[in-house]
Amino acid sequence: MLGEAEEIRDISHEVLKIFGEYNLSDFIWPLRKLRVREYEKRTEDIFNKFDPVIEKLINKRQEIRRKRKKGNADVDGETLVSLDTLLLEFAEDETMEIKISKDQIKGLTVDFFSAGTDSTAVATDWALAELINNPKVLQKAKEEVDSVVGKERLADESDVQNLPYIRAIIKETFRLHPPLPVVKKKCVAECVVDNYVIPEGALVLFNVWAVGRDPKYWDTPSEFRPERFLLESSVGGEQQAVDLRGQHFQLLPFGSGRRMCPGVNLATQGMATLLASIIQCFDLQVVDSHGQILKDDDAKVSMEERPGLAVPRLHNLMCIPVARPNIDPLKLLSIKRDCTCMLFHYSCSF
Ligand code: HEM
Repeated sequence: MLGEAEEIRDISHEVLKIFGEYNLSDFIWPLRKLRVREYEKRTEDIFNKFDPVIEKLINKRQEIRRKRKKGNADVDGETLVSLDTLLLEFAEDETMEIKISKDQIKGLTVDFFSAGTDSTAVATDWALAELINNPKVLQKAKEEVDSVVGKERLADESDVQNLPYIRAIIKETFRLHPPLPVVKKKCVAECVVDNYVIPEGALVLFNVWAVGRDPKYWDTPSEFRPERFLLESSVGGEQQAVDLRGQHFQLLPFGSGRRMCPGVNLATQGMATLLASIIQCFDLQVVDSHGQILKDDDAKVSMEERPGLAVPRLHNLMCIPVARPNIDPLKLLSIKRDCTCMLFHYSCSF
């Protein structure tokens, strides 16, 4: 979003770590004061690191905008299509009904980084791991991408609407591996659910992970079977109309209601484009910890989880991306610059 990936990524990790931590003092009340002091100190440290970085970025964008308005050609190569630039435009727009301050821009930027980066990366990682462990699904995905996109250009966002199987893979990944496995809501008025009285103000935790694997709602729930989401499928299709927008309570990886995730479109569209590009360009060879290529039944990756705000796989995905026959990823990347960073970044992290 802003082009200063490394620095932001490190700080985002710290934000996510502190968010995702289990604190005994949340459950043992007398310990609360102790924790609050320690927690506040760490929060402040993160703020002191994050704030100057965001401040610098916003100032840089403001400067480019100022120069551009004056017709300065030096900044013609600089990109202005970014989230913070749009927000700056809103902030400077006299006609806007609601005024946005610089602090609010900073807050929104941090929100987007912390809420939008790790979750999407973790979900993509789970999707690739499932594809590696389910070669038949991967083969079908390759066939779909090849027939829709071909080999002369790189898959892009406009292809996603024509890639139903890739979209089904994404839903199936979210069903089994929701990056945020527990969604929480505060009860605003006393109500009764299944004969349980939920008092006003109670914090209600909804286990999205468990519901996604509940045999009451899903056939063969532990199987990775994207076909269950396909309209035309003859081997399933029972969940074909289920989408990710918070209206189907058996699949809520983005939450539901007024505070559901506003990034659902960005995340699913981005993930589908990234997955399609990787599938189009590379065969993934799984390697062990010594770098030895694993073959046939051994070429599987572990699906163990580790804790975090967005729940990642326990082990890093160790793969060698090998260009597929008749595909020249570098040529495709040079044709489609937009996807270059995304694909290249991901490939580098193998
Ligand atoms: C795979 C990717 C993602 C997943 C699984 C995910 C999941 C979630 C969930 C479960 C919530 C809580 C919803 C609720 O309480 O009902 C949430 C909130 C939020 N998400 Fe996402 N998210 C993802 C990507 C993104 C992206 C890309 C952005 C923005 C760039 C984003 C921004 C936010 C924000 C700002 C909130 C807080 C909304 C509020 O409290 O009103 N998320 N997300």
